[in-house]
Amino acid sequence: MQNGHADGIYDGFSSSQLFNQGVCYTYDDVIFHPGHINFAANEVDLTSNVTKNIALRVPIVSSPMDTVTEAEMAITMATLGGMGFIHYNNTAEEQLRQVLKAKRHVPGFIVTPAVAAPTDPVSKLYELKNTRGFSSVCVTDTGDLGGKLLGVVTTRDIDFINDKLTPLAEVMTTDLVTAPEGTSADAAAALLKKIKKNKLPLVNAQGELVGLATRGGFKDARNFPAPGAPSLDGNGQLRCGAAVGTRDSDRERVKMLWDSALVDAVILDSSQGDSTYQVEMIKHIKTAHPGLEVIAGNVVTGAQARRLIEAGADGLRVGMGSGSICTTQEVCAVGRGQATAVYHVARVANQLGVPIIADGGVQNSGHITKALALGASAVMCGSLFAGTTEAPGEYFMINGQRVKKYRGMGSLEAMAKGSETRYHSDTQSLKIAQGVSGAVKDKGSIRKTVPFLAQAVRQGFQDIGANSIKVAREMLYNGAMRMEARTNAAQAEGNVHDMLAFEKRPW
Ligand SMILES: NC(=O)C1=CN([C@@H]2O[C@H](COP(=O)(O)OP(=O)(O)OC[C@H]3O[C@@H](n4cnc5c(N)ncnc54)[C@H](O)[C@@H]3O)[C@@H](O)[C@H]2O)C=CC1
Ligand SMILES: O=c1[nH]c(=O)c2[nH+]cn([C@@H]3O[C@H](COP(=O)(O)O)[C@@H](O)[C@H]3O)c2[nH]1
Ligand SMILES: [K+]
Repeated sequence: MQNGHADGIYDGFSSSQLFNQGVCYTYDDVIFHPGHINFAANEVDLTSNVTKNIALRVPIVSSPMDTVTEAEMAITMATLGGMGFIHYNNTAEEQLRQVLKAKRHVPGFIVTPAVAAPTDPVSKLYELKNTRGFSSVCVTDTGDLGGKLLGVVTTRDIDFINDKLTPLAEVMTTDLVTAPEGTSADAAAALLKKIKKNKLPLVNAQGELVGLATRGGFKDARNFPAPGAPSLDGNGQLRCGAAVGTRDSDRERVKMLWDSALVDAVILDSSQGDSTYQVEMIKHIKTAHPGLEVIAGNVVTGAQARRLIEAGADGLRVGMGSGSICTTQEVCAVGRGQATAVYHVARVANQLGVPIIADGGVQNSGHITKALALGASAVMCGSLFAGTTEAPGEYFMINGQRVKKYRGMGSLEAMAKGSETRYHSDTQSLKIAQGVSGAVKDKGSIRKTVPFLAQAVRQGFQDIGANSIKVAREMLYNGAMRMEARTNAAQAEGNVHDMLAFEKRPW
C-alpha cells in the first residue's frame, strides 16, 4: 500500500474520512502526506478536461470577469495551454467581437496591434507610445484591424515633423513588405530576419490587415518560458469560452456566439446555479446547439451538481463565496469552504462523468494542486490573473505602487455597468452587493506566471506520488491519498516564520 500504512496502522485520513465530519475546510486547512516517487516532476501529465469534450494541457482557466478576461487574456491563456472565458458585462456584439478576436488569433503574432486611420494626426503615435509603449502604428482605411492596409508609421517617420496635427497619411511608408494571411509564426519570424525590418503586416486577399508580426515580439518571446502546444479547437483555432446569463436575451447571445464564432463553451454565470433558470437554459442550449459545451453553476453540493448534470451540463463550476472579492457568505449566509465543496461536488460529478472547475480562492500553486488532487479537473482564477499585462484596464498608481483595478461581478460598481440587462428588468429593485471593488498589484505577464504555476503543480503531484490527474483521482477515491486538517499553529509553521527580513519570490 502507498503512504505508509502497510503495517495496518493508518496514518492520516482518507479523503472520505476527512471531509465527512461536519466541518468545512478550505485549501489552507488541508495538507497531503507525501507518497512514493518513482517518476520525474517533468513527467507528470496535467492534461485534464474542463468540460466533457474539451481537454487542456494546462488545466487552468481565467474567470469571466470584466477586470480579468477579454480577448488578450483569452488568447494568452489558450496560447499557454489553458483557456479563458470572456465576461458578459457588455453587449452581445462587444462580447462576440472579443470571442472572434481570440478565435482568429494566430499564436506568435501581436495580440493587439496598434492601428490608426490615415486622417489621424501624428500625435496619435506619441499617445500610443506613452500609453502602450508602441513605436509604430499600422494605417488602415477604417483605422481598425480588418481595414485595408495603407501604410505603416514608425517614430523614425515623425522625428522631424513639428506640426503634430499632420495627418498620418502624409508621413506613412507605403512601400511595404507584407505576408499573406495564413503565414505561420515561424515563417514570419524567418522573413523578418531576412528582410531586416521590424514589422511584418499580414494581409488577406483583399489587402486587409489581419495581423502583425514584429521583431520585438519574437525577441520578447525568448524571455519567457517556451509555451508548449496551445489549446486548439478542431479547426486549429485557439479555444475560447464565454459567460452568459439565463434570461431570454441570453438565448440570442448564445446563438450569436455559436453561429458567428464557434465559441467552445459557455458558462452559465451565477452564484447559485441550482435554479430552474439554469435547468431550462441548459436544456435549451443542448437542444438548439448540440455541439456547444455548457458549463453550469456555481454549485457547492452534490445535490446541486446532480440536478444540473441531469439537465445536461457538460461541466460544473464550483465555489460560493470563496473568491477574493466575494462577500456572498457574509451577505447571504450561504456557501461552503472551498476544499470541502470541491471534494463533495467532484465525488458526485466524477461518478457521472462530468468534470468540475474549482472556482475562486486560488492564491498560489499549492491551492491549484489541492483543488486538482481533491477531484477538480481544472481551476478558475480571478485575482491571480488580475493586475497582469493581459488583464483589461490601464495601470495606475496607489501609494507608489503600480496597480490595476479588480472587482467582483456582484459589486455595486460592476452591477452598475451591466445592470440594464441583468438587474434592471428584474423584480428585485433593491441591489445588494455580493462583492467588492478595488485594485491589485502589477503582476507582469501571465506568460511567465502560468508556466511556473503548472511546473509547481507537477512538483506537488510528484510529492503526492501521482504522475497524472487520473492516477491522483484513483488514489483519492481508493484511500491511498492520505491527508489531514492543519491547526492554525500547523499552518503558521507551514508558512515562513521567525525571519527578521526575507523576500518571498515563488519563481
Ligand atoms: N461564485 C460566487 O461565489 C459568486 C459569484 N458571483 C458573481 O457575480 C455575478 C452575479 O451573480 P448573481 O447575482 O448570482 O447573478 P444572477 O444573474 O444569477 O442572479 C441575479 C438575480 O437574478 C435572478 N435570476 C437569475 N436568472 C434569472 C432568470 N432567468 N429570470 C429571472 N431571474 C433570474 C437570480 O435568482 C438572482 O436573484 C456573476 O458573475 C457571479 O459569477 C456573485 C456572488 C457569488
Ligand atoms: O461573491 C462573489 N461576488 C462577486 O462579486 C464575484 N465576482 C466574481 N466572483 C467569483 O469569484 C471568482 C474569482 O475568485 P478569485 O479572485 O479568488 O480567483 C470568480 O470566478 C467568481 O466565481 C464573485 N463572488
Ligand atoms: K470571500
